[in-house]
Amino acid sequence: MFPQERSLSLEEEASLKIMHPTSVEGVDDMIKLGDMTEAALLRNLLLRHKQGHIYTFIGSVLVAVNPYQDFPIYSPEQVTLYHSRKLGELPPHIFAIAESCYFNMMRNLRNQCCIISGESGAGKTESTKLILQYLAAVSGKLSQKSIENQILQSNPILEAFGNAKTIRNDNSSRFGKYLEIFFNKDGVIEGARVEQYLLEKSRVSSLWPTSSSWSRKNTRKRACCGTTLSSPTTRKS
Ligand SMILES: Nc1ncnc2c1ncn2[C@@H]1O[C@H](COP(=O)(O)OP(=O)(O)OP(=O)(O)O)[C@@H](O)[C@H]1O
Repeated sequence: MFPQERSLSLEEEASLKIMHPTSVEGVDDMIKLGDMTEAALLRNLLLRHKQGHIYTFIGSVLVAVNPYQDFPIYSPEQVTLYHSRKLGELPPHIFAIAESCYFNMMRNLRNQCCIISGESGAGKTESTKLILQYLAAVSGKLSQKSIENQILQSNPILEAFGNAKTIRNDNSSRFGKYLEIFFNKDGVIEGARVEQYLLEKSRVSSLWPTSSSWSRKNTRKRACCGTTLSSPTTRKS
């Protein structure tokens, strides 16, 4: 017997249940799981992560596990693959969510909202950029202008002003962002608006021991860009 092993009492043994086959093999949509427990959900994500699958559906919700390494799954070919495909037709992917928003907007001519949540370092900012990348690529095929590129290129500038290194994330957003993208009836991006809120103001005046202020990177970027953009401001609630 290994040191960490121990035998179960008869009572404990009686409380054990046989794992459902879906939990053993893993599923790409957790609605299909036979055991709907927290342990089963986490095991499924772990199993898929070990197989190199970072995305898993729960119906129309996508769970992303941050791989902390570059996966070759965001190429223009992947954009083409997911374009005009229904949610669930192809393996779980952030592009499937972006396509679903785009498709529903075009079909119903109604605004769509995509909520990205998670703890610090979970990959929210990267996921936002990937959705933008997808929408820009799809819209760019129909567009004569280069607004899509301008929107994508505004990201590093905003990050320079509002991101900083923390113990959890080397490029942590220290302010919230509400991003609106405006399309015309042909599905072409016409503009975008970023609303920022809750800037971590304490970081402007003091340097935290285990993290960085954004000023140095900021100054360099400001000098390069020659812009008159100002730091995000906080709002009084
Ligand atoms: N899909 C991904 N593929 C590869 N690496 C990723 C992916 N998503 C996130 N990462 C890595 O994780 C890091 C942290 O991600 P990100 O900044 O998006 O987290 P966050 O949830 O926005 O954090 P915070 O709330 O602190 O701003 C990124 O800098 C990147 O290195």
